[in-house]
Amino acid sequence: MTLASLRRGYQVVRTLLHYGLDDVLPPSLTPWYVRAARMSLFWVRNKHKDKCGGERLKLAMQELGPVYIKFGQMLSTRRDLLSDEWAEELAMLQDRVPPFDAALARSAIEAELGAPIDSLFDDFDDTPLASASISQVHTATLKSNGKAVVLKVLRPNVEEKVHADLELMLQVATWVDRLLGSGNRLRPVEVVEDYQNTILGELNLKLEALNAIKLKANFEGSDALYIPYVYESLCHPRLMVMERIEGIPVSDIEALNAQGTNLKLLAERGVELFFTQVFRDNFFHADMHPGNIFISREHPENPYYIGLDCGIMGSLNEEDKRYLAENFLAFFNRDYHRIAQLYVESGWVSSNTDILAFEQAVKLVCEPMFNKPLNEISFGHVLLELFRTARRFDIVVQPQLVLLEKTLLYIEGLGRQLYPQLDLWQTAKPFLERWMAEQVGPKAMFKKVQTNLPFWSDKLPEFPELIYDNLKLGRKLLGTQQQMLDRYLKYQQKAHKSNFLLISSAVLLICGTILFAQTDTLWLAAACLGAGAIVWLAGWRSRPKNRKF
Ligand SMILES: Nc1ncnc2c1ncn2[C@@H]1O[C@H](COP(=O)(O)OP(=O)(O)OP(=O)(O)O)[C@@H](O)[C@H]1O
Repeated sequence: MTLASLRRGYQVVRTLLHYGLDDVLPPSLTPWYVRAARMSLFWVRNKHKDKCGGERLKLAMQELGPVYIKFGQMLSTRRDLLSDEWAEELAMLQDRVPPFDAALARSAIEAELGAPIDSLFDDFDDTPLASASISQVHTATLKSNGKAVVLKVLRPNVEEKVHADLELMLQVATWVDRLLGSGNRLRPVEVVEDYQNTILGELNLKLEALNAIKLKANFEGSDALYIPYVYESLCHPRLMVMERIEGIPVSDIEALNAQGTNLKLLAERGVELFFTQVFRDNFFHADMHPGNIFISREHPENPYYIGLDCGIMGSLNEEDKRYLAENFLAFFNRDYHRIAQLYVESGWVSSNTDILAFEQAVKLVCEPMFNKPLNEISFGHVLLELFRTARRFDIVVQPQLVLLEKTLLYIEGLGRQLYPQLDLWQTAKPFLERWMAEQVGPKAMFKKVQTNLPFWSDKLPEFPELIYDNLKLGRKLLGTQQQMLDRYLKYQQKAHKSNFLLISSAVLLICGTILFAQTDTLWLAAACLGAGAIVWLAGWRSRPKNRKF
């Protein structure tokens, strides 16, 4: 551990103590030596006794900066680990921070472009349009085409700060992992590593630009989502230049109502967008908080979304996707047994789980949902409640699904805000059923054959040779197997013989010892002991030596 991480570690602990977060630790984690170290190294008192634990953690993370803010946001989706109160507080973490000096922004932009701003842009505005913990956004006009653009530039030295914090987090996670032992299923190192991949992606604006280009291509011609045009040649790791969009922030319901936006259609399109990105494209925007989503001002009766900030994108493997879709469908059909089965099949809970007990627990979570009015049912919470239930049954934490949960919660919150009567089930179910049919039906089989056709036509001429080689190999293998079997049988015979001799020698030696105690049978005792020794020697020498077959 470097001196810088030690110093940062000290600062982090000080901030946590300042918010009295040591009070919430169970006494088993604060033995006398920890309390003594706290008293002698950190002279801080909890100055926020009036606030609840979740709020104190939120404030501490806000003070600690971008890495902790985003980590807190991610943790807020882990209701399988945190209580509702803590998760809700963490979900409120905001990373709006005071802007940094425009002169610094200008020099950072020019360093990336390798040219003065004025040579490429007109009307560069020194007052930022927005300023977040990782970057700052300025407006300008592109000289070459006269179009309005925004320049998103990273904060000075943000990479060093993020890397130092991540190093420390990983170190702590490794300690926690060791402390919890090999059997723990929380996998803190994996959680931090997963988070690390996410936040490091945000630090590279070139990557964000490429993500935006890919997402835009996936939704070309769509009437549901618009992604601003990215000027790829002007994008660099610390700078991104893109079309400036004019839209209404999705959280501004008043403005949306004022222009007569069709909110029902908009909410339904939100759900459709989520499922299309996850299931059709396997490339989903995983940072869909309201600050990143705007609504078109054009044709409000047929509104579309405008998506910004493609720094965090998610994808699931084929198995997870299939499992997830089946899980949702089983839930729609109230097939709790299937849900329980799916958890075991996908390896989320151990195969030793009592399926019937788990099914009952799942039923307890899901059934009350169906008795509620639709606008009170939360899709995301059902999933989270299922995770929490599964935790009692030894759940394995699935980092790849954390992003998805977070996205689902955002989408749902959004849909509910736009159109509270939104019938999530009716909107999502046909989509999922269609997707499942495409995955398992004859159409899916035909598609798979079609996809693999070039591969097979390429390999076909090699078939006769391959068959001949395999037959030869098979014959050789058969011979080898026969030899192995023979060797194994010989080994067993030897082992039996040796065991028989050793046991017999033991019997003879015991008898000899007993006879030795009676003076009139001394010659018999000597004979038994002698025979025992000879038989033992024979047994020992005849034992099989080579265990390799
Ligand atoms: N193309 C654009 N057109 C107009 N405004 C934009 C554009 N891109 C970004 N903004 C404005 O800048 C704000 C911050 O942008 P963005 O979300 O990309 O930054 P960020 O640093 O990644 O923030 P966060 O991580 O908190 O989402 C947006 O909420 C929006 O108001």
